[in-house]
Amino acid sequence: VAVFRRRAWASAAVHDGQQPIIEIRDRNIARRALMDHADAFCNRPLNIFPVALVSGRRRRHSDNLTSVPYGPRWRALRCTLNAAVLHPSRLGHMDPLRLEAMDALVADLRVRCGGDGGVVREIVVRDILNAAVFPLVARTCFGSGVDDAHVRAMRDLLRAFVLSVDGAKDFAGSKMAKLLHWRRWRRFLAFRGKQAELFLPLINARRNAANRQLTLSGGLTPYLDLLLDVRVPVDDKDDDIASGKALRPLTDDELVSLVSEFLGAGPGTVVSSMEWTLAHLVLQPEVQDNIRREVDAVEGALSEAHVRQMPYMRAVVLESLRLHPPIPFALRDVPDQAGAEVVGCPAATVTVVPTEGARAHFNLGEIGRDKNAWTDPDAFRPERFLVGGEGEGVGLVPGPKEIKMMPFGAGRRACPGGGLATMHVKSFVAALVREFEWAPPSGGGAIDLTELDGFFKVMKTPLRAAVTLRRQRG
Ligand code: HEM
Repeated sequence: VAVFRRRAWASAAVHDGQQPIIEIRDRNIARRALMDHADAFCNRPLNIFPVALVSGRRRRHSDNLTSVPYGPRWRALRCTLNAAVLHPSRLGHMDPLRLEAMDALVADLRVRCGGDGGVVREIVVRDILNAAVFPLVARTCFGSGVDDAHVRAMRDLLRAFVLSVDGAKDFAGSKMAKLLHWRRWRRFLAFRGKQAELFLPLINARRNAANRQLTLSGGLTPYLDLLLDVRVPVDDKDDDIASGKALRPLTDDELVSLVSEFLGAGPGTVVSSMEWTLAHLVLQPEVQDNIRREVDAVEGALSEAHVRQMPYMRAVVLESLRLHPPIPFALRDVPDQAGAEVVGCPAATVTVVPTEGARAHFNLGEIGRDKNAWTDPDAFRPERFLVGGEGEGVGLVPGPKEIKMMPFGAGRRACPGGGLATMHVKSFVAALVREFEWAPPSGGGAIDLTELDGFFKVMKTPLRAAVTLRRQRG
């Protein structure tokens, strides 16, 4: 990647051999593009990596929500996802599934601690979180009947896929690079086939099941069932929907893409966010104590309704997302020179927008650490999100007036999963802090907050912690 242009006021353009990339680190430019010019910035680049790959080669019939162009098909898919689990009114319906997963995680850690006051001297936190969160998301997608062996196979496949995406970044952009690294490229493309091999039999089993209308505990319909029932416009033009004609079911390719997206987007981001949050709790025991005060006030199960009433916990998770957004960039297609100027590259400096357009990369980490928006922006201070703090009123997705952080992106293509994701993070952290004390590993070793920018922004050195089982209260 050759540096094309770099400007002090936070915008830079680089070139990957195919398209200029304009990187935006300025929150005001981000607001101008994603809010004021929302119509121009509502698509992701067509040829980007990994979208083109995730959605397969015959793109028109293998899009997922991330890659589909803005329009009626996008709307139909987004409504389907919302109807499945994401709508705020449905978050409470997830309680039985989520509580089951949290109880299993707590029970496992209790055994490892070996009784009240017992300690596990060192545990790799990411491993235990992955093992707890992935099955929860898989069941939300396929229904509670999906067996453990399939869940493990999905987890292994998606983990390998994410690793290979990270490894493939270097050659993703240009055709020449793909030729040079053709072996890795071919191995990478093979994932598509493996996903189809694993998911299609499960999809078909669900399609043919006599009792498909059976909901998950809590009354939720599995995401896959809704995908099997949805009808999308054939030509993706607005009048198709209006006239109520020319609708079709999703193709097998689309189903595989959408299911892979759900299993890929959910657990990886949620686990990354939980790990960052716990790292800060290990480093700042006083923050842990503050959460514990809120959590200990709850009698019985940590339901969504209880967790929603915890302002300090909310502040902790927002602060963690501000500092460490698990997805490093929001990507947009910049169709022409006018678009480039909106994101801060005047014609005098960027005479480069070719017919195939340019790409905008909104740097979510830098946008959340703007010193003009936050005092001491690199410090972990949840209090800033409490009443009276500088972050009071900041939500998961920014409104039209101002962007102070955007870990879930912004504008029309902002993440629809923020409510569900933060509910998972808050609930799991609440359960883990209620039952255990979290400290640096007893064998020594510092907590390293270095970030690794890959598919997800994870801790470069996975968090290791010592875990002590709290004594039973009352
Ligand atoms: C902490 C957890 C998560 C984070 C930080 C996160 C972040 C993001 C970001 C930054 C984007 C791009 C937004 C943009 O381009 O403006 C995105 C898009 C998306 N996310 Fe998430 N996400 C999370 C969890 C989830 C979950 C749990 C789901 C699904 C259940 C999900 C589904 C999606 C989808 C489908 C899109 C594409 C939306 C569209 O193009 O219309 N995400 N997410």
